[in-house]
Amino acid sequence: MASGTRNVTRFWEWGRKIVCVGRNYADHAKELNNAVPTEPVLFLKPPSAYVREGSPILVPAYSSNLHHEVELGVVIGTGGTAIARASAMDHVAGYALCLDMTARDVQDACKAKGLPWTLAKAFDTSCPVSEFVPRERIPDPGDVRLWLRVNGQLRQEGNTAQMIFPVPYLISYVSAIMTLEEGDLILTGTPAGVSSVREHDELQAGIEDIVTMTFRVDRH
Ligand SMILES: CC(=O)CC(=O)C(=O)O
Ligand SMILES: [Mg+2]
Repeated sequence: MASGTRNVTRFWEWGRKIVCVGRNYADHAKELNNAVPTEPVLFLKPPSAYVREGSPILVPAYSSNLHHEVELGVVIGTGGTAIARASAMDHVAGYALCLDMTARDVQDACKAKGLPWTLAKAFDTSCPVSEFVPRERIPDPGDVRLWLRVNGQLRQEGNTAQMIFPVPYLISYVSAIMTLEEGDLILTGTPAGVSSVREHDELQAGIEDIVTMTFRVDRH
């Protein structure tokens, strides 16, 4: 797992890119009145978006509607360009539970103006991540349950079997556009149930009971 002096189990320290897939669950696309896509919708977060348990998720000062999106993250082990779907899983080192924190009011405004989603999706602490989960612990990333509670209340529950574009397809698709490198993370989209969080809320999420994490929300 180690590469030089770095260890991919601490991928968030590598400064690698975070590639996010949007609208990959039909029930989530519909809840936001978005069309169900015929090819993956992609956007990026910078490595400064990472936040780890013990530090708070910060509501951007310019947003009054911060949403949680629970997602399966795929950690790339072996990089590649134009990776074939058939060999895509050979490039996976493991997984992480991720939140794609989204300033929904800002995203709506960007959409209305035809602007990119950077302000809504790429701010500091917009990508809370769990511990690294070795690939052996998730033999089929196309069949795991994701869940998220806010202050103890279940808000999101979905199975990765509902993904429109499964993990091997995404690895192949993304790597044909931008080279994937060791330590990159792909966020694979969120199931339905996204909702607002506020200062002092507590978010708990899990990939089944394989990995769980807890974060508090704070304001800048
Ligand atoms: C509408 C979105 O924010 C798309 C997205 O991130 C998703 O997971 O779906
Ligand atoms: Mg998302």
